[in-house]
Amino acid sequence: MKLNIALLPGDGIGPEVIQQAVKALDAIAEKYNHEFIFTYASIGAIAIKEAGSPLPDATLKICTEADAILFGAIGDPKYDNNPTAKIRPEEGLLKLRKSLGLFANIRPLSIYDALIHQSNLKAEVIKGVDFVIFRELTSGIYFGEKELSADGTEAFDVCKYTVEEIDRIAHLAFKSAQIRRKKLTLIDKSNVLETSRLWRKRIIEISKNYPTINLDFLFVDNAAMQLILNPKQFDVILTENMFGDILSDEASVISGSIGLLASASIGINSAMFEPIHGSFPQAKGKNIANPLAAVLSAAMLLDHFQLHEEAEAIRTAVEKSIELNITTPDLNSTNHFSTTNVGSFLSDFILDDENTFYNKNNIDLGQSTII
Ligand SMILES: NC(=O)C1=CN([C@@H]2O[C@H](COP(=O)(O)OP(=O)(O)OC[C@H]3O[C@@H](n4cnc5c(N)ncnc54)[C@H](O)[C@@H]3O)[C@@H](O)[C@H]2O)C=CC1
Ligand SMILES: CC(C)CC(=O)C(=O)O
Ligand SMILES: [Mg+2]
Repeated sequence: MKLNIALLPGDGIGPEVIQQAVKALDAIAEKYNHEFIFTYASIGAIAIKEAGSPLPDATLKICTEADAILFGAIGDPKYDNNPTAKIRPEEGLLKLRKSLGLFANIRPLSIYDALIHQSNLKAEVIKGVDFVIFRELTSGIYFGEKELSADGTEAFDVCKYTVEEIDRIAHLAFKSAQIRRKKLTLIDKSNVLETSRLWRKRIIEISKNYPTINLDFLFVDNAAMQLILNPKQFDVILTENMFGDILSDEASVISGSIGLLASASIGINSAMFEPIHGSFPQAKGKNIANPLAAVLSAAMLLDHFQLHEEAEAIRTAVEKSIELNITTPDLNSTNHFSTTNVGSFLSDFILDDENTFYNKNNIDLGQSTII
């Protein structure tokens, strides 16, 4: 298959993790005889610096014309520490999602057996956890009207949802539940928010089309607690934009690291694949960031084009790297491997050349090794 893939590495660790995802995709192309054509484009703080805009027109054009987009991360302390900045890297990502109509952000989470005892949570609480978060991505408070008063003493952000915006992601989430464990949990704050009451009303209505699905509801404050107390209760989680953003970072702790969580952002005509983490500026240039979220996002890209065997080859390589402790410091306190080491292991493994990696790097897996 020939695929035109727009690559948006972005800021901070974005370029480092995207480089590893590209290595994995190149290995897949070689092994399975596909042609993946990559076109780089800038977004975020780097794009502000180079082109004066966090989403230059040229980038949007490349994304519109591509079959799929692989995105790294955006954000820079220069802007994070300046609340009065007029132009911000994050606007690039938000505008891209909105322009391409990427309304559903799908964030799966499962547990690697080899990491169970490294989690901050008890093994019996997390063993077997397997759920997916459907986060609405192009509406809600991140996209509502916002303003700071002229005298700088008052500000507001409006949270607004339409029935159409709720319905389209709800159908995707119910369909996912149908092929999973048939449970869907709507997370909202309908005891307080009008938008949440609209969500609840619509979901109850839509659920009539999906009679085999066991539907339940949680208020977001309780959900934040339940994710840590009993994460096994979840199968498909459906929620609005900001709740999904916050809860998925919290949920990543269950897996062992946010550096493991991939996502797919799906629209009618476009699809973008992105790790859930940010630009982790403290790690920029240190070659320590976990590339697995970006690599697993590339696997979700392959799934999107029905290249399931290829996606599975990436996931198997990831599982093997974790099993062998060939992981970055966030997952492992003894064997510290670099971002590029992990990426090289994955591509070698995909090409059936596991031993090449050990020999090339003179690695004795029986010892603590710092590269
Ligand atoms: N999708 C995106 O591009 C996102 C961008 N951001 C932006 O990123 C910048 C930093 O934001 P933070 O709140 O610090 O969130 P962050 O996700 O960049 O980092 C939070 C913490 O998570 C861990 N972490 C993140 N990615 C990791 C990786 N690949 N490997 C190992 N550990 C990892 C680190 O401990 C880090 O301190 C900000 O400018 C923010 O606006 C934040 C979230 C998402
Ligand atoms: C710019 C932010 C909305 C990005 C973010 O935190 C996310 O999408 O998870
Ligand atoms: Mg986030």
